[in-house]
Amino acid sequence: MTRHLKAMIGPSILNSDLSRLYEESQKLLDNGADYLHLDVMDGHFVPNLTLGHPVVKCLRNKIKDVFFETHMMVSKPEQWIVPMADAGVNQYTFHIEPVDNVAEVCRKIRENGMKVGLAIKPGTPVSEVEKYIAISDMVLIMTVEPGFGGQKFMEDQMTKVKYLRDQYPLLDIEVDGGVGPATISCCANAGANMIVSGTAVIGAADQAATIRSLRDTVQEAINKR
Ligand SMILES: O=C(CO)[C@H](O)[C@H](O)COP(=O)(O)O
Ligand SMILES: [Co+2]
Repeated sequence: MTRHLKAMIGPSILNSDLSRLYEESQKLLDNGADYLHLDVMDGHFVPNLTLGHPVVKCLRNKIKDVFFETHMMVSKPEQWIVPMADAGVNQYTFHIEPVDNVAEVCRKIRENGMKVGLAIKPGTPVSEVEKYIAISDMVLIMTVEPGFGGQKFMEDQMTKVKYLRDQYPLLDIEVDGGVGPATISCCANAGANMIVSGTAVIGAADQAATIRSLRDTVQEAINKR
């Protein structure tokens, strides 16, 4: 079977009205989101707090058949694998920076039935994550310092995306942070195929048109490659 890369848009609900998490999430899905990117912060790995597995579980009870990715900005990713699997998470994406035994965390994530995503901060060299690509499903190249939505896109991170795309034509590569209509071409041309967009999608006058246009830009770049 030939595998093809697919353009996918996974909005981040971080900057939405979190008192209406379900309604905001459902609206994004009705407007064409391919998956949901749920930002989990522990106030330690990053200087912010968001939501944890009890909230993810409540959302899963209302939204059944949608791919949930949790972006684990936490100091001890191994601690939350079982609770997040139990909450119905499909992909557990964690930062490798604070982890001593990345392979062991990957193994445990799979053992609990989830896909493995590996994330790196802007200051982390791509070589640090490249070592583990064979035991992962996706690499997330952060395009802001993790911790807050609504920050400025860091274009210099595209060298990492380009490098990975050249080396691994079929790898799922995600970008996250400051991505929207103004920066999507940059991400698409560099080779990202999984796009997280928070503020730009949440605040769009026409959410459906924005999501469609982001996906079309990425898919066109994939088709040209
Ligand atoms: O992981 C994140 C921040 O650490 C968020 O996913 C990201 O910032 C998305 O929001 P925006 O598109 O507004 O930058
Ligand atoms: Co994120």
